Amino acid sequence: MFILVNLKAYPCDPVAVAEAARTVADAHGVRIAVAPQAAHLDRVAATGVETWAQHVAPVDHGSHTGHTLAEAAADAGATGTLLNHSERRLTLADVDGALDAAARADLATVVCANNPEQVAAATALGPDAVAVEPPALIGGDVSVATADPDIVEGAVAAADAIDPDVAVYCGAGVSTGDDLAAAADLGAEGVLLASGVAKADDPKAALEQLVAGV
Ligand SMILES: O=C[C@H](O)COP(=O)(O)O
Repeated sequence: MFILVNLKAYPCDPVAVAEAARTVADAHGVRIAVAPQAAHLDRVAATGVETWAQHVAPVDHGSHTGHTLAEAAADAGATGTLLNHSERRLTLADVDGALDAAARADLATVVCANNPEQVAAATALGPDAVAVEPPALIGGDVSVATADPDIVEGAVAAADAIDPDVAVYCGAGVSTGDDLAAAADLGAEGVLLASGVAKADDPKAALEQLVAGV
């Protein structure tokens, strides 16, 4: 299972979380990545943890003030990027353009989606992975795998019908090893989570608890 920790804009110490993630990943042989704010990418990458951008723009070099250029994220140490997160929605055309930008910069990609229908559309665009996240469950205490297992199974089936090579992750409310194990049982190959680690008093302990479910 791949664990992708999105720090969103939470007031946590991105380097401390990154160091905890790298330590837990190394100790348990689990793939854990951290997606900080764009301005923190280089500091997070310097810890040695797998580092992801939260978003890249569907643009190339040029007159694009305020956009996150895929090449700049890669230069700062990112090796992957989220796209179309529920809190950073894009048009379908912009998801497509951002996937092109990520490919240009050699960034792995996870396209987020609300439901199996959107998962199918996202899969058709050819990302490395899709992540199903019901917006109503994001930031809550109940994991998507418990609250809505059908949506995870539906997402896995929808992606598989379009392109079996595209991995399916799930997210929203994931915070424990049991949540991780339940997601795996439903066919997910990874989880996308934020508050369970970024808002934890002890992010390392929260990550240790999570990997117990791998
Ligand atoms: O990017 C992460 C997801 O939006 C899930 O967030 P959450 O773990 O706080 O529910």
